[in-house]
Amino acid sequence: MQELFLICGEDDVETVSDALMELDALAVSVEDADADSPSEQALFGEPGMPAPRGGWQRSVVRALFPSVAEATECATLILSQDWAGGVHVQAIQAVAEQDWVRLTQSQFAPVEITPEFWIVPSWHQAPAQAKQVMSLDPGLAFGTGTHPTTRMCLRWIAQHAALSPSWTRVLDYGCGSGILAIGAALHGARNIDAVDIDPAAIIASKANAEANKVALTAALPDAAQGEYPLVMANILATPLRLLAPLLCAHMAPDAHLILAGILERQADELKEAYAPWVKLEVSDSQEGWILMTAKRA
Ligand SMILES: C[S@@+](CC[C@H](N)C(=O)[O-])C[C@H]1O[C@@H](n2cnc3c(N)ncnc32)[C@H](O)[C@@H]1O
Repeated sequence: MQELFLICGEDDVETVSDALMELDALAVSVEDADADSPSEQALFGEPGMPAPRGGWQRSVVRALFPSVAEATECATLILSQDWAGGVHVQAIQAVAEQDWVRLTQSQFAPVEITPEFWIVPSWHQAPAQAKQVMSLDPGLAFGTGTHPTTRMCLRWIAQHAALSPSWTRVLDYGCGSGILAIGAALHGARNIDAVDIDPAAIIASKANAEANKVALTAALPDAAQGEYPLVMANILATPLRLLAPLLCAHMAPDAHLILAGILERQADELKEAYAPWVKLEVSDSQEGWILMTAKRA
């Protein structure tokens, strides 16, 4: 395999990427050409916020081709376009042979939630001390247990399951891989609704639940109906603010609400958004992220 590296400005990124795909590139990816340099710029967005810019000030667009001849021909064609004045070729390089499966797997080790509760990829043995194990492989949907927001929710579930034996219904709002719903099920919860706006998350949650031999319903958000003794949502601060009335309406009397995806500096805005219904408190923090929880009176 050969990789063609093109450098272009923000305005050309989409056109160059589309042109590469049209010219039979096997894969195209875009990176910040100024990454790890003093000119590096953050580029991010959040649902409900203005859309982020289309690309970095300078991007490196990488495209895979089966041969040098095809990569060279593609570069020549792109550079001859009247819009391509600001595009230039940085390199054409052979891609080193690697065991890609092994490389990917090596990035995912078992994750400790509590000394007894672990998330373990299917190609690993569970650690000897693990009494409760969730088998989970990385896939299309968010939630492998490696992100602090997911870990904090799971730790809360593991620590509170013994104290709250009555999770007769659970709502996991924004379920991703289904990891929180499955975590609740492994800790005795029943009648679990795992909902997400992303159809890939619904497919992943069903498959992961089956792999762990637990029962749950995974569906679009409309499937959330009625009141639940446990409502969980690990999304991001802006959607969580907008979802406050809806999530609180699903809380049964005495229900617990657990929210994640919130940065430390966003605690007060979340407290304010939920104040008409519940008193949110910060109950855990990891790597700049916080877990906020509340109990309905
Ligand atoms: C950060 S992931 C969390 C996944 C998993 N629950 C976890 O804790 O690792 C957030 C998920 O929320 C979903 N999501 C985002 N906005 C949503 C909304 N308004 N309603 C339902 N799901 C939403 C996303 O599709 C994504 O799968």
